[in-house]
Amino acid sequence: MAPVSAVLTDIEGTTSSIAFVKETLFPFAREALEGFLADHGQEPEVAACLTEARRLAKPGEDAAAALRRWMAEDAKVTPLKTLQGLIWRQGYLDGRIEGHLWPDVAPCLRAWARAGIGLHVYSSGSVAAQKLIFGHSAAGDLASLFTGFFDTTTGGKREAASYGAIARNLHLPPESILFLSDVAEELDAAATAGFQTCQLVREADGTQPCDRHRQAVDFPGVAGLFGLPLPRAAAA
Ligand SMILES: CSCCC(=O)C(=O)COP(=O)(O)O
Ligand SMILES: [Mg+2]
Repeated sequence: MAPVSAVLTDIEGTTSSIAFVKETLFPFAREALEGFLADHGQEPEVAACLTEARRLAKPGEDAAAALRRWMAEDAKVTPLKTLQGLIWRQGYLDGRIEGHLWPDVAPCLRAWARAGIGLHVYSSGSVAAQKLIFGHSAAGDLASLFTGFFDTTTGGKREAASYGAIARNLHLPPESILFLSDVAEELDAAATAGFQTCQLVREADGTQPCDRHRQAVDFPGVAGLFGLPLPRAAAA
């Protein structure tokens, strides 16, 4: 097993609970959508999302209807993910939303960063949304621990080509990167691209364990399996 020089992590189900995403973030965006489009629909970034939503919509479906349908389907469609990030921004800034992280995550991320392990995110949530959840997390502002942020504009998380593109972007051999996720199909795609993989099996999220990949119940468990440093208190 090659030494791990970088960690690429998923968010929902890995660093953060599925319940937070499905019961806080998604409803927040769903309830604010119409008002947000009415207030900001003319702004270039929002208008570009609406144009792309119209292009991807079903025949006869307008952009708002397509966005509502994708929300109901939890479809990882780029214009929806971009708009959700823009809507959540106000909630994070005025304190209505605080990014959930499992308590084991921040101490390990800090220990790994201190040891020179590169930290990167790959989530279906937009890059802006990734920076918000880590920048306004329950454990403080962790966004600066990460250098790489990748979303659906790099490709789908179940496609091996996406992980190849990420390794090239990071200028790292795939086998030196450890990908963390709760979803077996994402881990399969990363392994096909040559990444090391570990499934986070979070009891509270009801993760379905997959024996094609090594498994850990939390980030210290990941550290133990892959020779990464533990936070000082846990290491003592
Ligand atoms: C950036 S937090 C919101 C996550 C999100 O929108 C989502 O669709 C979950 O995607 P993930 O790839 O983190 O499982
Ligand atoms: Mg996930």
